[in-house]
Amino acid sequence: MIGRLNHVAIVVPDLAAASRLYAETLGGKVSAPVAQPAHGVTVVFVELPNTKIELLEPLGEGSPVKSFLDRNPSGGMHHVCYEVDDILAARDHLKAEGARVLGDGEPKIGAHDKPVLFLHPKDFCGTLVELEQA
Ligand SMILES: CC[C@@H](C(=O)O)C(=O)SCCNC(=O)CCNC(=O)[C@H](O)C(C)(C)COP(=O)(O)OP(=O)(O)OC[C@H]1O[C@@H](n2cnc3c(N)ncnc32)[C@H](O)[C@@H]1OP(=O)(O)O
Ligand SMILES: [Co+2]
Repeated sequence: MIGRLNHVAIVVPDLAAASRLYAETLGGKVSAPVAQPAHGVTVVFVELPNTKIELLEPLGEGSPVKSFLDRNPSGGMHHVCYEVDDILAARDHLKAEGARVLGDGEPKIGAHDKPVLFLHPKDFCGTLVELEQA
C-alpha cells in the first residue's frame, strides 16, 4: 500500500538558522518558508535527489509540534511521509487493522496541496507516520 518516501520531517527551534545550515553547510536546495496555519507549522523543504527533508517550526497557539520541541529543545526527527495511491482506502484499511488515525480521521490538505493524514506513533514502531495522496 505505501509507496514512495515523500519526506522526512525535522522539527527545529529556529527555522531561519536550520535553513542556513541546510543551504550553506550541507549545500542543499532550500525553499522559502511557507506558513501552514491549518497545520500549526511553518515549513521549509530541502530538495534531495530521491526525497525531501521538511523543516518544521511551530506556528501559533496549540501547534501539534510544540510539545515535541519542549521535549527536544534542539530539535529532532518528527515524522516520515509515505505516498499512497488512495488515501481513503488506505485510511479504512489501517483503521480495520487497528491503527489510530489522528485528528477527526478526515484528510486535510497538506504542504503539497494534496490530502494528508497522520497515524499515531505508538502504532508504528515509535514513529509518527504521515500519508500523502500520490
Ligand atoms: C505542513 C503540513 C504537513 C505536510 O504536508 O507535510 C505536515 O507535516 S504538518 C506536521 C505537524 N502536524 C502533525 O504532527 C499532526 C499529527 N500530530 C499530532 O497529532 C501530535 O503531534 C501527536 C502525534 C498526537 C503527538 O502530540 P503530543 O502533544 O506530542 O502528544 P503527547 O505528548 O501526548 O505524546 C504521546 C506519546 O507519543 C510520543 N510522540 C509524540 N510525538 C511523537 C513523534 N513525532 N514521534 C514519535 N513519538 C512521538 C510522545 O513521546 C508520547 O510518548 P510517551 O511519553 O511514551 O507517552
Ligand atoms: Co509532513
